[in-house]
Amino acid sequence: MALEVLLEFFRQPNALEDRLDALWRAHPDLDPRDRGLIHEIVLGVLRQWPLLDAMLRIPMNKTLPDQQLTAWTALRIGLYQLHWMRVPPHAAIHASVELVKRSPDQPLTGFVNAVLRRAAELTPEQAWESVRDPARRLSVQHAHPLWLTRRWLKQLGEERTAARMAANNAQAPLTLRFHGADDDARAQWLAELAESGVEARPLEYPPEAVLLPQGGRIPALPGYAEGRFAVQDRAAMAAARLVDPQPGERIVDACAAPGGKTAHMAALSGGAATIVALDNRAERLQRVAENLDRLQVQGVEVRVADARNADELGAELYDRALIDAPCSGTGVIRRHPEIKWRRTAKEIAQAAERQGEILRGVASRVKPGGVLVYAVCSMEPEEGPDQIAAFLAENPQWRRDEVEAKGLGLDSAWFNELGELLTEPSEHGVDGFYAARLIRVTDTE
Ligand SMILES: C[S@@+](CC[C@H](N)C(=O)[O-])C[C@H]1O[C@@H](n2cnc3c(N)ncnc32)[C@H](O)[C@@H]1O
Repeated sequence: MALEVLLEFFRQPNALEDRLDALWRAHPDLDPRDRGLIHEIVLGVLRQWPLLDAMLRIPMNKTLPDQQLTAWTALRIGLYQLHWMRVPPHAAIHASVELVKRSPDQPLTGFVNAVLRRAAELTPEQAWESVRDPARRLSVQHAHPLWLTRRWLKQLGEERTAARMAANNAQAPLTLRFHGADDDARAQWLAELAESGVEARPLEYPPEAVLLPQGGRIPALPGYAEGRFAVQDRAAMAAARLVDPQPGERIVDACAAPGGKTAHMAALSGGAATIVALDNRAERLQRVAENLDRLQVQGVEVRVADARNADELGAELYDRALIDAPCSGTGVIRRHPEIKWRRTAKEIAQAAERQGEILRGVASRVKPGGVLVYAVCSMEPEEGPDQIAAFLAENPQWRRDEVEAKGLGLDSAWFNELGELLTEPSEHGVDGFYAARLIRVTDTE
């Protein structure tokens, strides 16, 4: 199954999560351990892809054409298992050889066997240590595309680029957001987790965050069906906390699907704010409805709207707005390694343009004195700090709001001197995220 998913990806890079979800649905009886194994192989191969290829080329005595995709993919799976999963060599090599034997690349069975045997003796360093050019070396060592490596090198220098890339290739922590405002209910849920043998560590920032050090199958955890928690990274939790929804207010979540932050805002307001959740893709709004349903969030108005178009946002002005804008996603590569292979430099510019349009559209529907939070799970300046700087330069009726991080339940280390949230997986251990909290000045200011 891992081979099939990877073959599809190498033929036509796709959104992996949707593909894996479809696989789990098609095989509901799959043993959770097998599922974990498939997941790890697929994500791991995509994390290390060109490094795997560079290592595999060392012992090859003839070139293996790209078209022999099954042989290549079986080799990548084998080498990943050998070096990153510590699968015993005979088992890893045997599994890959069997895959090739039963495929159109069957004549290459002996070749795959011989290459893997020799690659088992190599270290990853041998694939990149003699590469002189820093961008090329880092790009092989940490398996990132050359254009992205060059972009980050220019912005960050060698050390920080290497740290970012290494963090992108590390396993991301699994954090849950307790869905509720009641400390007693949270303590009771933590006790239930402990009773069922699940180690769960409550975190300080934000207080609803809980770390599951061992990972685990989410729907099997106590409280899942009752909607007592959702899976969410802590940096993503910061967005709703920055909005700081208050009871009685009207709040728009302009890019809402699949509804993670809508539900969080509902919880933070104690269910007493009126939330309007919009997305321009009807099929994704179905996911919002499902998530809100499981988390037992009621009273949210969910509808299709293009947030670039102020008319579609409704006639009334809102007290607060959240824009969790569509973006390149470079801040979540550690969770979605395929992002680094799917994006192009051009897409970053296109995303920034669309974000600017959404920002202008939504800003026009916020009351004087109202708050707007703009967030992206990207670490690209054009999508974050530059976007907001340009918006503020053009819109004097808006300014950055002062953020008192601790008062909002957030870690002050996540914020820069302008009060913007700018997280880096390598430094903060959370996803790469940008968020700014803006306020629309009142007419008398
Ligand atoms: C980063 S995701 C939002 C994630 C969501 N806030 C959550 O926490 O679960 C961005 C969303 O923006 C939506 N989107 C893209 N362009 C849009 C537009 N012009 N108007 C409204 N929504 C848009 C996408 O369909 C996508 O669902």
